[in-house]
Amino acid sequence: MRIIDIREVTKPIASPIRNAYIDFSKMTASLVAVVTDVERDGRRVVGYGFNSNGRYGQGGLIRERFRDRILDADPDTLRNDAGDNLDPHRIWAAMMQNEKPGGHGERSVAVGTIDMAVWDAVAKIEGKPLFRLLAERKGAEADPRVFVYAAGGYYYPGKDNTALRQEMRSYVGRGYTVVKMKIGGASLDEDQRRIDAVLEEIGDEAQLAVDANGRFDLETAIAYAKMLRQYPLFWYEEIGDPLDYQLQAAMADFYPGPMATGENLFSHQDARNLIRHGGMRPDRDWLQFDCALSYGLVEYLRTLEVLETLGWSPRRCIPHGGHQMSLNIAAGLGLGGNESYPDLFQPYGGFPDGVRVEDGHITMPDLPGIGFEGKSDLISVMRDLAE
Ligand SMILES: O=C([O-])CC(=O)C(=O)O
Ligand SMILES: [Mg+2]
Repeated sequence: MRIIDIREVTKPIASPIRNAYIDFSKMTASLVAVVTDVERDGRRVVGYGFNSNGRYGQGGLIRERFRDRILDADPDTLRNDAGDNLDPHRIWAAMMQNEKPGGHGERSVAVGTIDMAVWDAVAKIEGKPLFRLLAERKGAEADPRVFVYAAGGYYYPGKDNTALRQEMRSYVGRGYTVVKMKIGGASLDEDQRRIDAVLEEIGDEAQLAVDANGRFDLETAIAYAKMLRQYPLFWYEEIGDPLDYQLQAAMADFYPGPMATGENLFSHQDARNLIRHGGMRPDRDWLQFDCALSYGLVEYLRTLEVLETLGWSPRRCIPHGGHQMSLNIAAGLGLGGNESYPDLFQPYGGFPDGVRVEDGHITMPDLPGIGFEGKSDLISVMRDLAE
């Protein structure tokens, strides 16, 4: 049993949307296939992965460093002790040989993308859904019912508050109970009008979260906090620069409601610094580390360990990224839920065909691996790469 090839293709996921920091007109993602020599049900086992939106495709790094470190390793060193499956932790170690500590963002997306494909292959080789495999390895019970919220509410040319309301209405109509919109890409007054419009639209059918995408300096962050705290928001997200823990910590004096951050932290060390220095409150705040951007699930398991040591429950984690990998982690390891972009970044995001959102939750189908085979538009792009 061995990995015989790793393939990567960089795909556009461009759209005309804009958050407070970037537009997505040139956004790309890497799609990766980890090809094994194993067969299951008459078919070669290929694991697939991709990086989530926000960081760009990683083809250069994957081809120049990480692919060859796996393919050049002695296959014996990449298997588990029983020799009957690949070992994601050993493969991760092979990828990371000769890498210095720190500077995680330089490579964490490339590694995370390959790691996703490795876990997909491992669960397929065991013939199980990844979430069941994760729960089993932890000695816990999987919970296939996962909370999901609808992320959108972007700025884009010609979009007025009527269009924003319609967008949010359509998420509520599709079963979501929490919707998210962008702030910080307009003046405070205009953002407040946008928020008022959305709250009027959704009433008590859903709650609203707002996301500043790291845009605010301390003064602006506080001005927004004073405006936002009069509303019953689900959370106030990524207020200042992701590495400005002092700003984050200062916000607790101005914003008593839940805050969320972490999508732009890329290692367990960065997560630990956020908890040590960012003043995050384990009784109400949310952590959004996204394994696809932060060295994959092997590293996310370390992050969860750090959180536990520091008194944080995995329930406080609702990852960024809207992909099925985090749905599996949520269902298998008891996270608080997962992001979802109902109308964006297709075919990569979303759920297997036929999965519906009901009362803000989905139920994971029992598909081997991450479950990409259950999403027809996605698996056809994946198979073009490797099968
Ligand atoms: O707009 C983005 O970069 C995505 C984002 O922050 C989110 O989904 O929370
Ligand atoms: Mg965000």
